[in-house]
Amino acid sequence: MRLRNKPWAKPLIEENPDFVVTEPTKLKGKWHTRFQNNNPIFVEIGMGKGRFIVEMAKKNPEKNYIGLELQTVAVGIALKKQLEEKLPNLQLICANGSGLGEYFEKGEIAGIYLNFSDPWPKKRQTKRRLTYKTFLEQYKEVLDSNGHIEFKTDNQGLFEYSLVSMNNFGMKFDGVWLDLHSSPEAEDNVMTEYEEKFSKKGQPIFKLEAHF
Ligand SMILES: C[S@@+](CC[C@H](N)C(=O)[O-])C[C@H]1O[C@@H](n2cnc3c(N)ncnc32)[C@H](O)[C@@H]1O
Repeated sequence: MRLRNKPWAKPLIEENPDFVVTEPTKLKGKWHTRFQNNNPIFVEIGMGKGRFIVEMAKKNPEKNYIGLELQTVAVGIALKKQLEEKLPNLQLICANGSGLGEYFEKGEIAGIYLNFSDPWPKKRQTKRRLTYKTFLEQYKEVLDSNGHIEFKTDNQGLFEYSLVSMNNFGMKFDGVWLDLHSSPEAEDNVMTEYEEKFSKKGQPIFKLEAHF
């Protein structure tokens, strides 16, 4: 997803350091202090415009949430949502998910969400997929002993690739859904922007939950 430049996004981020972290390495091991509580921390990598992470933070005030996103414009759009809500249990990070191990201490995170991650379909792009083994290595490092990953996508190729990649890594599956919206879990499901767009087109939504 490439978003058109929004000149207001960068200044808005710079004006709101209480909500957006641009140098997450400085908070490694200090995220609970930042939230001023010891509640579990859940991270969405590639949050896009932030609908999912904002809704999750609203729905579960007893949990902390971090939305991480590479694109400044997308972070700016998510920040606008957060500025309307001012949720104390939500922080945003503008950075690349490939540096996760530098942003979080071992075991600092309770869960990771990967929602509608870019599929990078060409073979030479495999290493960019958020379920490639180098990403899994970092997830394993930062997740606590009960930590888990939840992954949703409309892309069957990426879903199948991710099942194989996680299985080869020795991960255990807690649930696999081939049509999430037709399952009982749909009731508690919080939709992302992409999820709404693709499900409206009639595409099934795939989901998996797994742990190391
Ligand atoms: C297809 S969009 C999905 C956005 C949102 N999760 C949703 O479901 O509506 C994928 C997002 O992941 C972001 N992204 C891709 N690779 C990333 C990485 N390595 N680190 C952080 N964000 C990444 C992209 O910039 C894009 O905003």
